[in-house]
Amino acid sequence: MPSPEISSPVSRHPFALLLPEESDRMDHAAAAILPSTRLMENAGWAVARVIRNRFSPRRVTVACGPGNNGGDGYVVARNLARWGWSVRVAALAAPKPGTPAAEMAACWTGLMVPFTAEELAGADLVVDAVFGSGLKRPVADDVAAVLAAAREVVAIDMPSGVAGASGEILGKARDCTLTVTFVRPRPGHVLQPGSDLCGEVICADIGMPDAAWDGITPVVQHNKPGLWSLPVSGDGDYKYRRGVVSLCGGAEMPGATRLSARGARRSGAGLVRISAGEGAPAYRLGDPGLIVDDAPLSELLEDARRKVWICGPGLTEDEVAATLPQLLKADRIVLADAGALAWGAQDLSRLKGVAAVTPHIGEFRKLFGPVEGSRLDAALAAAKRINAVVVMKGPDTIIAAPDGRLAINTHASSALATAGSGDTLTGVIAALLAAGMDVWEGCCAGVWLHGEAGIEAGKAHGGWPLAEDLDLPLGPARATATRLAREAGDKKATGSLL
Ligand SMILES: NC(=O)C1=CN([C@@H]2O[C@H](COP(=O)(O)OP(=O)(O)OC[C@H]3O[C@@H](n4cnc5c(N)ncnc54)[C@H](O)[C@@H]3O)[C@@H](O)[C@H]2O)[C@@H](O)CC1
Ligand SMILES: [K+]
Repeated sequence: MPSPEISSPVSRHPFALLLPEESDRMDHAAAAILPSTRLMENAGWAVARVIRNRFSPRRVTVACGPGNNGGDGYVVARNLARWGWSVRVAALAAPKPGTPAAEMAACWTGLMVPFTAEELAGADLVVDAVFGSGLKRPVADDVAAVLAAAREVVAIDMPSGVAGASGEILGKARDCTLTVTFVRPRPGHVLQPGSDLCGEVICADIGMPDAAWDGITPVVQHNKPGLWSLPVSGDGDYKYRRGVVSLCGGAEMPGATRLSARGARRSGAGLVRISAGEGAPAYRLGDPGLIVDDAPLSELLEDARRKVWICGPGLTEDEVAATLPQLLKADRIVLADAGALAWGAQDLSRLKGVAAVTPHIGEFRKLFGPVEGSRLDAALAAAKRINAVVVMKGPDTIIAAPDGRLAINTHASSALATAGSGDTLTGVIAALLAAGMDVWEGCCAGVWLHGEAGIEAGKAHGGWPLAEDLDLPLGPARATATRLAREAGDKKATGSLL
């Protein structure tokens, strides 16, 4: 067999996380352009090459399933054997005659061993080519037990048992040292719990023809600078152009509101004002650059420049009830969080008209009910239900828009798992919306900036920053995002993969 030629196609949809059905459609489109085994040869060769680069020669058993994932496995086995490695194949089932996988199986002339726990346990390294994106139902216990016996595993495309579309575990799946996927990663590589089992994820270029992208508009994106661009600041800036963020401040819990205000101020808002009513004296003791209003909200809403409002952090449900309806009636861009979510959970129609909600998973369940199955699907259904962007916060944050756009953010740190961190995020997003960003893009950008600030604050504070420490790194985070977005644009223009 000749070594495959890996071309470098013009990079389309560089941030896409391909759903299995999108990847299937691309495969079908490619089959009309290339010989049917070409991509399988390229995929198997790419995996073998990664293994050769990462491991010294050792005893390898390739566990092959009946589909194309198994077909890739036979190619891996052939290439490793060609390079002098000791390789065996353990087939769960033979591929269907006449398929490309059957053709690849026929090219394997090396040792076949039974698909048993003993055989896999006897290898130094197991290549999991049992199920990939074609996983349709839970992996049977006996199959999972065989894979569980392996000492170390490299997965082709997905660890068997991890759903590519959602990261859910179907049946059982085991942890891998690395996972080599193709063309673009899948949501399952970045969404927990599946992402925890993938190990390092390497996405190989297998020479997918550019034309195979025609008609594919990937639904899910990996949240990175370049997916969105931050508003550009310049010499002609003044505070109202940079944007005004207003917050409803409660009388009992000023801390949360102040953290949101800081997040907004450090993220470029030109002016940040708190509508504090009777609570005004407490806020006036805080940051001098924060404007504190004690006039009635109805009066403050006469100022049309105050378009973007945060309602919820630091508010009791009664305080939300006294403010949120007024903001919505005045047609403001409202970010609802914390207390506003608790109030909205009693009657979802109370949130009708908000631009975005930012619940963590517990708040999400209270608002929209239990999450069964894919969290991506749940977030999207919720966004459509309330016609607002939903930011489902967590270690892997999902940002869903009612028009169907979905992004997954993994740029975060466990340093963000501290009280008050979410209040800062709301402020960051509000500043970006006040500067004129689209709501979904502003939420994506805000989540990334907040993640970057958390990573940097973690480094600066020995891994244990406070929510109060997140605001200072927000300025540098913005500069980093701007640089990375520019670099992403350059790479796209030159056609290289990101
Ligand atoms: N564009 C790409 O990404 C490419 C993908 N290729 C490979 O093609 C794979 C997808 O191939 P297929 O669609 O054939 O899917 P798979 O090979 O993942 O599995 C499909 C087979 O497994 C069976 N099956 C599914 N779940 C099962 C379960 N729980 N228990 C028992 N049997 C089960 C199905 O009935 C079917 O026979 C990818 O994962 C990748 O490895 C490459 O060959 C070429 C390019
Ligand atoms: K696999």
